[in-house]
Amino acid sequence: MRVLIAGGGTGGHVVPALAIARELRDSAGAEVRFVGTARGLETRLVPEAGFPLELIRVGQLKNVSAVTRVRTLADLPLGVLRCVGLLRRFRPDVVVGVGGYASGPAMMAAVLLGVPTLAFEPNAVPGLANRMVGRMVSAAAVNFEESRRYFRNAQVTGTPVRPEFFGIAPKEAGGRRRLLVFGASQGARVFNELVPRIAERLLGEFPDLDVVHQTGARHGESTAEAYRAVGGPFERVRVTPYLDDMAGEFAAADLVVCRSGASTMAELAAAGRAAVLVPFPQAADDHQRKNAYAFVARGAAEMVVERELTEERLLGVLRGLLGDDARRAAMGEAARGLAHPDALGRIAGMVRELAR
Ligand SMILES: CC(=O)N[C@H]1[C@@H](OP(=O)(O)OP(=O)(O)OC[C@H]2O[C@@H](n3ccc(=O)[nH]c3=O)[C@H](O)[C@@H]2O)O[C@H](CO)[C@@H](O)[C@@H]1O
Repeated sequence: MRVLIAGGGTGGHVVPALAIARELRDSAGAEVRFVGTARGLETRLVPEAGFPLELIRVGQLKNVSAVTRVRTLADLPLGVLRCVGLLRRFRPDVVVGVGGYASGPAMMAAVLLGVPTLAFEPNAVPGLANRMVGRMVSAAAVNFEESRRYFRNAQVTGTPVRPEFFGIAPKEAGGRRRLLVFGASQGARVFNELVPRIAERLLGEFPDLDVVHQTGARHGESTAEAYRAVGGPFERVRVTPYLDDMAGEFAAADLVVCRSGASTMAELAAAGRAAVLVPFPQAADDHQRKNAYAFVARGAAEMVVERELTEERLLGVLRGLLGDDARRAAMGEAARGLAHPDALGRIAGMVRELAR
C-alpha cells in the first residue's frame, strides 16, 4: 500500500500526521510519503522521522492582505497541478489530508484523479483547507462530534495521543497538590504575566500546593524573575521553558491551566485531568475556543477567554477548583469520557479500507 500524507504547518498538524504515518508503515507495511510547504514544521520533523517529503508552493489565505490572498488563489491551480504530477509519479492508494497549507491542493488533485481521500481533523471546527475539501473526500476522521457535519462519511476516531497518557490514574487526594501551567510549545504570555502575580496569594491559601509553570523557550528567565519579584514561597514553584515528559507532568497534576489546541485537549481527555482552558485568541477562526467549548459543554473543563482573564478572575477559578476535590474528580472523569484510546488504530483501519 502507498499512502501520501498532505499538509502540515504547526506541530498540531505534523505530530498526529507522523503518528499516522508510523502506524501505517509498522502495522501495514505501507510506503508513506509527505507533501508539505517550506514554511511548515514538516521540513524538520518529517525527514527526522525518516519519511520522504516533497514541497509545493502554497500561499497564505488567512490573516494576510487582500493582495496576498488574490495571489494565493491565483497560484492555487498551479499547486493542484504540481500535486497531480506528484500523484501520477507516486501512484498512492490513498491520500490523507491532515489540514494546513499543502493539504488543500493535494486533496483536490486526488479528487480530480479519483484517488481515495481521507481527511483528518482534530479541531472542533475545521480549518480552511479541510473546509474546502470536506464534501469531496471519500471519508474523514475527526476528533469532535461537532465537526462531523463538515465532511462526507466522517467518523469520530479521535486524535492520536502518546500511549503514556492513557496509563495515568486518577490523582489520589491526601498528598501535596500540584498545579500545572503551560502554553503550547512557545508558552503563553498571558500565563507568564498573570500567574506570578497571583502566586503568593494562591500558595498562601493552599499550603500544600506546588506549581509547575512552562513558559516557552524565550520566556523562562523573565518569568522566573517575575516570581522572584513578587516574593512569597518561591521554592514551591518550578519554572521551566519546556516540558519533555508531559505525560509525567499530567500524572502529577491535580489541575491544569493551558491553551486548547487539539493535542492538548486529546491529552487532557486521555489523562482524565481537570483543566482551566484559556483559548489562544488568534487561532484561525477562533477554533481553540470551539475546542474548549466542546469540553465545557460536557462538564470536562472550565474556560476563561483571554480578554476576561484578570488576576482576580484567575484566582477565583483556581481557588474554586483547587478547593473542591469532588468537582475536580468529576471534571477529570468527564474529560476521560472524551478520550479515544483507539484513535490511531481506527484511522489506520480507515486508510486500509479506502485502499481496498
Ligand atoms: C497556536 C495554534 O494555532 N495552535 C494550533 C496547533 O497546535 P499546537 O501545536 O500549537 O498545540 P497543540 O495543543 O495541538 O499541541 C501542543 C503539544 O505540545 C506538547 N507540549 C507543549 C509544551 C511543552 O512544554 N511540552 C510539550 O510536550 C503538548 O503536550 C501537546 O502535545 O494546531 C492544532 C491542531 O490543528 C490546533 O488545535 C492549535 O490551535
